[in-house]
Amino acid sequence: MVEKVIDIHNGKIYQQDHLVLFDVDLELKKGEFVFLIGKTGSGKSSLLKTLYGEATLADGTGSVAGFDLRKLKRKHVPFLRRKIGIVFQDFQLLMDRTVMENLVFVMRATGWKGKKAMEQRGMEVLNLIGLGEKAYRMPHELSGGEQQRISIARALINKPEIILADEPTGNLDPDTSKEIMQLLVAIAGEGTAVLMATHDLSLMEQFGGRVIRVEEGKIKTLTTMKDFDPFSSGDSKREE
Ligand SMILES: Nc1ncnc2c1ncn2[C@@H]1O[C@H](COP(=O)(O)OP(=O)(O)OP(=O)(O)O)[C@@H](O)[C@H]1O
Repeated sequence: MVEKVIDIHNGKIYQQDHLVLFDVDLELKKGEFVFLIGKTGSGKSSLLKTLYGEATLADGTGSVAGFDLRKLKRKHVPFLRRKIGIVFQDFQLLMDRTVMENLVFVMRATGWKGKKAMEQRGMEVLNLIGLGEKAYRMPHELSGGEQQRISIARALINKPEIILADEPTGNLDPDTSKEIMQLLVAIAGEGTAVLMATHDLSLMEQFGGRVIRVEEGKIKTLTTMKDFDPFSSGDSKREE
């Protein structure tokens, strides 16, 4: 049996009192790479927030990395977050400390002890993303693409089952976006499921794979890019 790391059925997702998504059915298997698309305001971020415990799943059933979303309490969220790596459009690195200190900060917050062990794991994830030599640089000394790779390294620290990426290439040029995509696809190839929200159709065309569209409060799975009609979704090549 293939292991499902995300398994939601008949869910409803609210932001405050506003019903954003209903009839939410979503399955992701170990090591799968899936694009999440939809117009601005359609609910992509709300869906991702639900998966990492920031918004509530009302109704239906849902599990993420073995956690039951319907029974998830505030106190469980830090444990869920250890199974999920999150990558944002704006990198969200702490600018007043080095790359390694950024990684150590997350490790301390997720229960790691011992400076040596933390620095060793820090170097491991930096070498995985090919930036070991930047460990003691400040974030502002790095390019946007390098900063995003560091944020991916940070997401990998606790060997997550899932990476949730909310428009990770939104601030990057096309070549750098492609490098970030290659990295995320390679991570999926190692067994970590990746769900990536994006407006960048050219990346989907280049890389292919399963595409999920959020539309009119529902989730629709497009099996191949051939099913994709950019004119019906309001998505454009790039929305900057
Ligand atoms: N904290 C909030 N309180 C109330 N409504 C919210 C909140 N956050 C989002 N919404 C509403 O929920 C809907 C979905 O927003 P969401 O941010 O999930 O969309 P999105 O698809 O991620 O958009 P974008 O592509 O612009 O990031 C929108 O109508 C938005 O106004």
